[in-house]
Amino acid sequence: MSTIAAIATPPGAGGIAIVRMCGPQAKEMLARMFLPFSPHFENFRPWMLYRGRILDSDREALDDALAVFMPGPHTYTGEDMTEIHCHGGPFIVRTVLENALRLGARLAERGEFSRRAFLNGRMELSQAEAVAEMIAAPSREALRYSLNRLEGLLGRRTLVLREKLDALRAQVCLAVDFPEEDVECLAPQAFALAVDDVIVGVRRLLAGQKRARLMQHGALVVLAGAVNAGKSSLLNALLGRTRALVTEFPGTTRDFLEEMCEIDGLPVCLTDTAGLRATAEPVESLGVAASHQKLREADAIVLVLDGARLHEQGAAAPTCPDPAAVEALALAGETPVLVVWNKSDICMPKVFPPRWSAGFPCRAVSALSGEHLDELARDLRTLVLGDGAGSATPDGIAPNVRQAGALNEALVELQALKTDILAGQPYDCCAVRLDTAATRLGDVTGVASPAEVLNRVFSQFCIGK
Ligand SMILES: Nc1nc2c(c(=O)[nH]1)N(C=O)[C@@H](CNc1ccc(C(=O)N[C@@H](CCC(=O)O)C(=O)O)cc1)CN2
Ligand SMILES: Nc1nc2c(ncn2[C@@H]2O[C@H](COP(=O)(O)OP(=O)(O)OP(=O)(O)O)[C@@H](O)[C@H]2O)c(=O)[nH]1
Ligand SMILES: [Mg+2]
Repeated sequence: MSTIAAIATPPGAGGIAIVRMCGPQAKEMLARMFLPFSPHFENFRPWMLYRGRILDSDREALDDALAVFMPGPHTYTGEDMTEIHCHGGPFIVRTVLENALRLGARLAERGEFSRRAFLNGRMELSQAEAVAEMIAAPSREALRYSLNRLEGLLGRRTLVLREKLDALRAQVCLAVDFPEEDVECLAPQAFALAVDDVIVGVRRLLAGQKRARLMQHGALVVLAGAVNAGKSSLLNALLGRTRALVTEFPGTTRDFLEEMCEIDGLPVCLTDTAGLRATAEPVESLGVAASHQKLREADAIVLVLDGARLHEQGAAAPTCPDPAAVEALALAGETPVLVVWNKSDICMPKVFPPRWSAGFPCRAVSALSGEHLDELARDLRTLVLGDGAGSATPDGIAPNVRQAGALNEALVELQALKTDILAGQPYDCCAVRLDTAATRLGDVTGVASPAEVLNRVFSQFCIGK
């Protein structure tokens, strides 16, 4: 087993940086480049932080630093680990790492520390993934889901479901081997009920998936509508700073523009788009095509209406008088839409919400004066999260995209299994589906995941993690 080394802290200058080593030579390597200050120092006591000099290859002092030795198997990776906490200058850190490499360490690959932790049985796959998710978490709620995964809550829940399938499998084996005692072993009705119980369990785990995804990766919210409606003004107002150009000339925004922000506690990728109108101008056409694409990708659409232009006929008309709005609604499909009547500071419609907007939530705001923007933010949160907008998943347990994929595959298999049982299919056929479902559940924790799955998971990590 090789000894690996990496810088665990981000690149660039910082107060302190950490170089970590892991493997059988980790302690030896540290000892060769660390000169303790204390005259009483004999050897590294586990988990004790020592101060000393870091020496470079010709034993010249390089830094005044702290170092620690953590003996396996009770460490993050399960192997011997050491760390040097040095001053966070890029030159110092790089030289410390180079010294470790010169002493025989190999530069760690992305996620290799966590991969070792997984391979050494210190954590299962959903826990290892949680490490990277903790680091990426953009909101308090996302962090809660990740920490619960890191602590193995999701893994344990799926394990319980897998064990139920294993128990069923044992009973099916009995039924196959001793067919004359079939009824006593496992009546089809009881079998189907037991499968149903697991189906319910899998569904419960999947319930929080959408919300967890939105909290972890942010919702794509697209501002769309006619030219000059005030989309860019609204983007600036919601961001609280001037990010997009605003002019009185229609067609100011040509390309879409994305900014991450938090709207009422929800991480959002807010997207300003080129105004929708028929145009022969080639550059503007490309911009409008990009707006169409964004409308198709959106998690939620804010349809911005130009109050100043629409107020004459706009609100009382039976059908939408704004062709850009009609176009946006056609592209929206199933995506939730919030209709925003902008420029309420100068033009409030007599009828509000407009007659034709039935079915869509509506809000009149002014991007210019800021009136009703707080309400707009709350509307948006509700729009994106749907019914459960107020509360997180009750137990804080939710799968990530990969885990949800595996759970969904298990679900499909279990539903087919239930149909087969009730249709009187022989038990040896059922056993195959049971196995497949159990394997898919096992993918959540990676019990038997092939190397390519592990490669995909760990390649998304940072170096040094
Ligand atoms: N400096 C530093 N900070 C860090 C880490 C690290 O490796 N180094 N971590 C990691 O990347 C995280 C902490 N994660 C850890 C996970 C498991 C164990 C561990 O297995 N500890 C042993 C022994 C504990 C003891 O003796 O008190 C155990 O729990 O069995 C330690 C840290 C976050 N902060
Ligand atoms: N009175 C008033 N004027 C506004 C408001 N919002 C935007 N405007 C004005 O409307 C004009 C167009 O605003 P923009 O934000 O550039 O509109 P847009 O929808 O991004 O336009 P395009 O990029 O051309 O599609 C500018 O002159 C803004 O100052 C508002 O709430 N009240
Ligand atoms: Mg604009």
